[in-house]
Amino acid sequence: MKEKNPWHTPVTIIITVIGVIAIVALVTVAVLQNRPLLQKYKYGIVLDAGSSHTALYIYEWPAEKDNNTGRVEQTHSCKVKGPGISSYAAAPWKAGESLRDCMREAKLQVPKKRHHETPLYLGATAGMRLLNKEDSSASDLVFKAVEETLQKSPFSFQGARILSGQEEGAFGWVTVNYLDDRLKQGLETTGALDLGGASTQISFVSDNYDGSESPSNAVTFRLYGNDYNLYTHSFLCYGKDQALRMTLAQQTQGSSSEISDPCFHPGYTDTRNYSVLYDSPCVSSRKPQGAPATFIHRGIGNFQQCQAFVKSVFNFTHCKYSRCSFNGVFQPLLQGPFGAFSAYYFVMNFLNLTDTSIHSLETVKEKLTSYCATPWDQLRQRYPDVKIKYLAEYCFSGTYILTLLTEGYNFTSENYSNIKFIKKIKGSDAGWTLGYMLNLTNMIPAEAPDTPILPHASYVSIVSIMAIVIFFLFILSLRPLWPRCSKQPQIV
Ligand SMILES: Nc1ccn([C@@H]2O[C@H](COP(=O)(O)OP(=O)(O)O)[C@@H](O)[C@H]2O)c(=O)n1
Ligand SMILES: [Ca+2]
Repeated sequence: MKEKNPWHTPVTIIITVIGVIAIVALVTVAVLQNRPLLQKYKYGIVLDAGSSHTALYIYEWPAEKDNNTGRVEQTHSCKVKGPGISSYAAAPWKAGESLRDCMREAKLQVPKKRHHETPLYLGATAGMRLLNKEDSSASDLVFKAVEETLQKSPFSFQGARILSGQEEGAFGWVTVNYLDDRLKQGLETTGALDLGGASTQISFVSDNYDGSESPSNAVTFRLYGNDYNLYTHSFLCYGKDQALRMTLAQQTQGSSSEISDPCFHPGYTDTRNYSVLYDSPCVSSRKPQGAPATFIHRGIGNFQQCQAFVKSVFNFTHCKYSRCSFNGVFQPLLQGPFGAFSAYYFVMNFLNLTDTSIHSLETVKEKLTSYCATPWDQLRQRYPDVKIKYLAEYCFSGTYILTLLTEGYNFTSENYSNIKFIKKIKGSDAGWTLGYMLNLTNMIPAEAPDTPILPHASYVSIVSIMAIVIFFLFILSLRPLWPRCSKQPQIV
């Protein structure tokens, strides 16, 4: 007679099958219940109405996880054709009109069923700050025109306004640190350097700054359970386009009909209009009396002389604080790494100087010396596709950036390599827009979100192992019911 296998009794077979099915079902449920639902996204749109141009950015994030950091990404951007909205002061309706193409693009980019719940913001920066200063009713009319266009869109328009310099600086800092995942992890933060056409911002956290000295430069944040005392300052008129005006104003004080400008290339000449040059609050008070209508702007390409003119637009004479950058503005000791974006990037990228680990401050000076001295016709041939206005100004812009960083903000040969010239971080543009939207949509919580004690994978493993152990203990507990197997020798 064959020995009977105790596992082959109907009771144990049924129990085993039920047990196996139960374990498989348990593990499947554990794995599936945490799988993200069919990804649904939410969207937000921000228009950056800068002094030189307007850009539209579309952001996207998973609908279920609004509060998780590092999840909001830029999915699309659109550059508005034409100049910045502040240039439409004489024909405000054109400012509204100019946004139409990008708004049409946005309608195609955001799924239709999300249109009505997608917030839409417009933030204007230094160009509108200057227009508002110069002619506030013209600035109001420009806003009215853009608001009319944006209200007609299917999105949830949340308003158009001028950002303060502080907001512009602080939100640029939030963007950089959010995209780098530094806020949620409580890591050392990166400072933000933003160079626009009409203003420039510097923002960083310094151990030596708690906001008590010069409180107007302080912005405090509580983000993910960490407190930050941010130092920030925006210098109106120190964007690169207004700084160029100020440097040219410096050279045209004699109201001459011709200037030889070391910041432009040898062989470059252009006729400029005095009234156009001085048509900005950054220089208007200095317009020389009895100047002719135009002057000839001739380049002589000399970096050192150019830097001397650039330096003269900074004022270093008075400082009522423990330390200052320039124009009597307080600035604590520089600290940590910095990300420099917008025009910092465009200019340094053109000059092939973005990698500060290879290009020291000394190399930058050498490069600018030879670049500024390059004859204009040679450059035109070398860069036939670069817009003439941009090409003509890179010598000035490079010299201005170097001077602003070293003389203005006190970067030295030692800490210059702490600066990284960046355009994008993980696919999203560096700039104030993302930080602005995160703030207005309350997407960065003040306190750290509760995280599960165990990661999901460990949770599934432990539940599975426990289930198997319990199942076998159960089978063992049924031992008394097992049929006895005969140990006696079989007698035939
Ligand atoms: N491809 C580009 C785009 C912009 N830019 C410059 O970047 C600056 C952008 O300033 P902006 O329009 O944001 O002006 P703000 O309102 O920020 O002062 C302007 O000086 C542009 O000329 C550039 O150099 N290259
Ligand atoms: Ca800007």
